[in-house]
Amino acid sequence: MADNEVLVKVEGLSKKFCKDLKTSLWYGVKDLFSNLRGNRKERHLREKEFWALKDINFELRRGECLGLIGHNGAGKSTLLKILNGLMKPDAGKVTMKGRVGALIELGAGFNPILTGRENIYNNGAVLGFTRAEIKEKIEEIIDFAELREFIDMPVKNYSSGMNVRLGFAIAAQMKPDVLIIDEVLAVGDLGFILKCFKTIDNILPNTAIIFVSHNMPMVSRICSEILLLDHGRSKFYSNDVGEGIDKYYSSFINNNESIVFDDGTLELNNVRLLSNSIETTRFYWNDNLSIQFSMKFKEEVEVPLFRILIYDKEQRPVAILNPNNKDSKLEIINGRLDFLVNHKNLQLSKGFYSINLTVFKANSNNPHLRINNIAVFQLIHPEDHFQSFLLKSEYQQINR
Ligand SMILES: Nc1ncnc2c1ncn2[C@@H]1O[C@H](COP(=O)(O)OP(=O)(O)OP(=O)(O)O)[C@@H](O)[C@H]1O
Repeated sequence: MADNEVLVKVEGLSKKFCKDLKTSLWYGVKDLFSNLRGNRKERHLREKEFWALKDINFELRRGECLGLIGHNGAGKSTLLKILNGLMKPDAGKVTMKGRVGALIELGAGFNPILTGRENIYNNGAVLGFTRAEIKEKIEEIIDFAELREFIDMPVKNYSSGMNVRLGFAIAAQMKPDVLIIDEVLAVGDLGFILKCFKTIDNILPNTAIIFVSHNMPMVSRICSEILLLDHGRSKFYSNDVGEGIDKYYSSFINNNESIVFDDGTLELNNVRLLSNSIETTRFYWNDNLSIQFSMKFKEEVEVPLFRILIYDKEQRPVAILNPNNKDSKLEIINGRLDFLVNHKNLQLSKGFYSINLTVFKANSNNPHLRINNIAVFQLIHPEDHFQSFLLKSEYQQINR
């Protein structure tokens, strides 16, 4: 078979659901009769119906891995169910070639009262393997899943991680042509996830993989293509995985500041982000960042201490700016304090960031005010890095 052969082709795929069970049942009966009369399935929406998927198109070749991402309810699982033949679309076509292995939802496809070993035979048969072929691979599968001790125990007594280990071991060791992986890997422990990455790297050259996840570092690690779903529609489809991930993150950007603690001493009136004195929320790598604060004090106090933290899009704290001290020479004048915090050569890596502020009482660990999300900014750089910083460096030859 040719290396770049298309194994999955999805054309104009649409699926509608009804928001209300009673109406859904009524439409079901009506559809049954109109189908019997030979009428085509209705392509428009009736009252209370919505498109869970609308006009989805993509192709996947051997050796490619498509990351399917989107918000909760975007339509990812519905698409996987259609690809896996568990659900019929209302319009469009799916063409798949070769053996299809799927790891969808916890323990999907396992019979809970059968043992792990018996389930391996069952699943292998579903994938189209003979008993003899499965027998040849079963030891490898058990070893890969690291479940030898428990392989003759009914699957219903397995933990969720054990279920996934077994499912992944079967799907991977049977070397399917198309492998569909849902969010399930998330329940495996770190050791197992690392093993899965290695296996995916090994089988990918001969497989087309569809990988659904909310874990963007994992998507960026594994995928070569990306499809971003938004309310059932394809919002971005490309082999520029980084761009797709950026679009996904930007749909969650929360510009609303939230006050976590306030003792009423001061009021934050304004926060502006500046790059070389120009107000912006888009910074290029290595730009200078300034944050301008304006605040009003309702009580007479000493200049407080400011702690400014930068968080990444997954809400991990990635950096802290130096707090102010006596040398900062800040002064409250007529109950107002206006100042700039300057940071030269911002070397965070590409992505979206937010800023949290805590104002502490002078010479104390007690806060006056704590506000999350006082500002949000984007850092622009042509390259994607999942490390927090891209530090400027130079290489220099040493001649001996
Ligand atoms: N059988 C069903 N009947 C009616 N609505 C359904 C059905 N299955 C899914 N839906 C709806 O279709 C939409 C898409 O659901 P889907 O499970 O595909 O989302 P998802 O992208 O997988 O979300 P998540 O990230 O939460 O797993 C949701 O609004 C969901 O409520």
